[in-house]
Amino acid sequence: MTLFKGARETFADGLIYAPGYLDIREQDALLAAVEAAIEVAPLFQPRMPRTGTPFSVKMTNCGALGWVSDQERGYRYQAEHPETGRSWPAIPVLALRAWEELGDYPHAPEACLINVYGPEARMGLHQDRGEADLTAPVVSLSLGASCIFRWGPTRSGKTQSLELASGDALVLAGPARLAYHGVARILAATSALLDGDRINLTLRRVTKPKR
Ligand SMILES: O=C(O)CCC(=O)C(=O)O
Ligand SMILES: [Fe+2]
Repeated sequence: MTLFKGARETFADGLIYAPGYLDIREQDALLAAVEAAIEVAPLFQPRMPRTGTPFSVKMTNCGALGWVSDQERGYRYQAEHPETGRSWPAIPVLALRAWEELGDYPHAPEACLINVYGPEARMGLHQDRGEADLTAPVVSLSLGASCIFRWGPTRSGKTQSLELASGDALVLAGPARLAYHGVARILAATSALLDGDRINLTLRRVTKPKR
């Protein structure tokens, strides 16, 4: 495994933050790869289980499996796009590199969820726990507008905040793997890339590898 040698900060609860992980050229290249993926796998609007309330974030995926949610069947991973029925496109190489350099995990990721936030979009505090192998990290990359990212050990308790900017990486692993986290708001006029929108990619291992 190659290790990223740039700056990184580990918070007390195990959350690893690598600011500026992607330089400007890499951000442009990753954005181009995301745009190509959206051509094949169009953005969809997921809905909350039971209530059917739409998320304010639009989504798509890359990889063997993709995260989807609708009113009837709720949160799940599946191999097909929920609207086109087609398989998901391949995970961008720069995202795979981030998994290898930052993830400290010996198996490949299976899903790369792509979240697209408009200026008013946000994501409530939640845990990522739909994956069978919770020893695997979640590796996140951000592009475009900055956001206020929040996390804490419980849903209702105290949270800490971090401003995530374009090119930043974040890893939820070890004691932070099941941290509650979310996006409190998007910060206007923080990036020329994407004109006020924000894109976040999260790489995930979904199934338990055969050992
Ligand atoms: O947009 C982010 O930074 C976080 C996204 C997230 O938590 C998720 O997709 O589960
Ligand atoms: Fe999450």
